[in-house]
Amino acid sequence: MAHRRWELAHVHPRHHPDHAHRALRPVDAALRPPGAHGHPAGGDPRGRARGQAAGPGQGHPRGPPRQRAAQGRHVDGRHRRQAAGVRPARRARPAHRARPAHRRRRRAGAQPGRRRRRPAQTGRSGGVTAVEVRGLGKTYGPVAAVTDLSFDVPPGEVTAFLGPNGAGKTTTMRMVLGLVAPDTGSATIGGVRYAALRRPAATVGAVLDTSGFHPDHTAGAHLRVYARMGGFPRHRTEEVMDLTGVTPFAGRPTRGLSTGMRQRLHLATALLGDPSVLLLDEPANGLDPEGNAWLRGFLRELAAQGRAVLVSSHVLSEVEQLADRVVVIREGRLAVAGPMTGLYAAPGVLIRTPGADGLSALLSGDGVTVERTATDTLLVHGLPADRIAAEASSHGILLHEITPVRPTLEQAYLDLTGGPA
Ligand SMILES: Nc1ncnc2c1ncn2[C@@H]1O[C@H](COP(=O)(O)OP(=O)(O)OP(=O)(O)O)[C@@H](O)[C@H]1O
Repeated sequence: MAHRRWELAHVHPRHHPDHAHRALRPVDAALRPPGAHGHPAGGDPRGRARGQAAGPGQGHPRGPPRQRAAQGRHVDGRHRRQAAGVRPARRARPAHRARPAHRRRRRAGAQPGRRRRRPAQTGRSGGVTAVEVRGLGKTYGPVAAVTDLSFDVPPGEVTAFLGPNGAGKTTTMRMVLGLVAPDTGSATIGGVRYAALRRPAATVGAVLDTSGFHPDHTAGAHLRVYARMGGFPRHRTEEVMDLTGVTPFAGRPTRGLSTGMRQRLHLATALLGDPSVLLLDEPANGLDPEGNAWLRGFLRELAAQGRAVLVSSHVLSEVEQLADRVVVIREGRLAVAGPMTGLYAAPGVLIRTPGADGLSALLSGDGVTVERTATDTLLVHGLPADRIAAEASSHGILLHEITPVRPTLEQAYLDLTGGPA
């Protein structure tokens, strides 16, 4: 059995059985270049910490992969040759190992310049669904974290991912990113599993936590390292810093950054590869009201550019202003998924009148429902306020109040989940 070296990797305490902050993972996995085996941070998916962003990853890199490999840390000659950019020469096939006839035929019939078609990988072209979750399930011992979960995150829209604490939102996102292996079902991005994406860092950007920075790196250095690891041009670092408001604190070590600054830096890191899909776990955490307003506008703009944006949040008032669609889960199961407007009960009209009996009899029927909420108060569905006012006036019924009412997202959410977000 090959001898493996191990190093400490950061793991979110909640996700580690003994609540330690660090766990072992093999060094050879940690040294893989970004994008290798579909994982931008270059790590084994099961070894990646919760919170390490996909896209250009959020580990603790110790230099560009080629340089690290060239330092001779990989033991066999093949790795050293690859590190130096040298491809091994092809040896002639010995006669006794001649290529089988069917493979010779396939080669001879191959048309030069034609490649096998790969499925679409992003949602930005042709309006294909960006993220599809189908029958996803994950159990941790006795805990069913996610059960038979299916939903879509379409391109060009912001989809809010809601659910009470422990409902399974982060586990779902981690399964989409290939960080956790599902027990059942699948999650695909443009029809392809994350691990099979050709350019994962340029396809999906994710922020799952606000930890995971090297404490001695400045914000700018952090981004430059990840840009280099992802193979992105250096100017991209400046661009994402400007886009996300990191520029003013680019020179500060990450250990001194506030939660809001960390959020911005994570977002900047996730955007390095200009991804078509963004998965953001509570990105508004720690942002001040001004930062929140900025984030809403920014995410809406990213969606308007054709990206698929999935955002989990507990702040329903913000979600209400941000999202086009909503996915609500409860105890790992889907409660509802669809356009935001579909979540609300139909708007109604609240009426206060001393003639409640007469008005109720007058309006009821023909698709109009009238609910008596107090002696002098009615809630009417199915008729606009001006029509109600006209009917009351023509029958001499006095109105003390007439107010259109729209149920809040919070009420709809509480009805669905039986508790606060
Ligand atoms: N690595 C793990 N080992 C054991 N249990 C886990 C692990 N990860 C998640 N769980 C459990 O799975 C369930 C779902 O957790 P998850 O973090 O996905 O919920 P969440 O909706 O993101 O919650 P929150 O809103 O509090 O962040 C919880 O009961 C949690 O304790």
